[in-house]
Amino acid sequence: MVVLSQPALEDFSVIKTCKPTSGLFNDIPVIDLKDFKAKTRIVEACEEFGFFKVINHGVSMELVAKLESEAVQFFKLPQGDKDRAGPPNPFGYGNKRIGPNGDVGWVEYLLFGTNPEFISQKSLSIFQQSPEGFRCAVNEYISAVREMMCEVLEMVTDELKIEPRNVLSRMLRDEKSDSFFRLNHYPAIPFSELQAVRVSGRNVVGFGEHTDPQIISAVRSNNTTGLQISLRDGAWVSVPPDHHSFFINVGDSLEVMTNGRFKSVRHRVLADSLKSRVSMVYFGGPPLGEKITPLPSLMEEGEESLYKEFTWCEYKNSAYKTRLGDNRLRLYEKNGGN
Ligand SMILES: C=C1C[C@]23C[C@@]1(O)CC[C@H]2[C@@]12CC[C@H](O)[C@@](C)(C(=O)O1)[C@H]2[C@@H]3C(=O)O
Ligand SMILES: O=C(O)CCC(=O)C(=O)O
Ligand SMILES: [Fe+2]
Repeated sequence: MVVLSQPALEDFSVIKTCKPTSGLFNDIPVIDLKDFKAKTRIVEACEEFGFFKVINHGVSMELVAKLESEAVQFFKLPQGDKDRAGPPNPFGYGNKRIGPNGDVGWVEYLLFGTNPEFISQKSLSIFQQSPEGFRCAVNEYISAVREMMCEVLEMVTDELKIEPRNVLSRMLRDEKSDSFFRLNHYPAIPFSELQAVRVSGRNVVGFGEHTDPQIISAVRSNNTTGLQISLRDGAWVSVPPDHHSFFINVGDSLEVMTNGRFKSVRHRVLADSLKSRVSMVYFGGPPLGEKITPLPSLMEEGEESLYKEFTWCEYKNSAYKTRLGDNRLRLYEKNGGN
């Protein structure tokens, strides 16, 4: 188990809080990737929750532990050293500020691009403190998780009888895939601060509610609670932690590519704990020029796209003008915004 020291709380007051929510939700679909029913169950989970957990995923736990320990070493560095690996625009170290539009959370993080060009050049400053071990662990982890995600996407296309079966996975495998990787550290909250927040009946927000703009994301964390998803009726529920598994989120792009059959899942992280949380998130995205449009072989006769046409580059540019919690897809819905 990973325990990091507590941070200086110089600007704790800027961090958001939210109302308390119910206990652990035990109905999250658990998909055994080696089970013959996996394809059907993944599609059901994407339709019902936009979220599921995968077990028997084939990603080496040794690899995961190695990356977690490298990440912990990085986040333990003096603040000045970490700041030298920032700011995170687009890739690098960030602290409390999330994105370019004023969002904040009780989190520090590293953001990486996943294609070889980004890993070898733009992210170099991140690895200056521990060049080889960290870089290898990040590269190996990304490759293994990308493969697992491609397998999941091919199960989706098989089950939906979409041809060719790599129509989604090829976007993640493409050399120009605009996929991201993120290491998040939610420091433990000092007891006195936690007491003060709890007395006021609130929770500390680590990463505010949002949907991921990409196709699909995979979250793995140390054994800590904090991750919550919003159910279709809007209720927030807590995801029981499981450090051996991956939690998969449907992103906005997959919602569009399935013409709304799958819905991207709103999720958030509460940092309301005396224990620190370390998470690693792979965001599988398409190449910048890719058109994000419903897959033709999925459309019924006469079915019309619910969305206006756009490329990933256009969507990403508009997403980065929004606040974290905004509904970014609304602008592109034919019956939605302008
Ligand atoms: C507030 C923001 C942070 C974000 C870019 C944005 O303007 C809106 C989308 C946010 C998000 C959520 C999922 C991922 O963590 C992320 C890297 C992404 O692709 O979209 C973040 C962006 C970020 O942290 O820069
Ligand atoms: O840290 C987590 O568990 C999830 C973070 C997240 O949703 C994100 O980085 O987009
Ligand atoms: Fe997310």
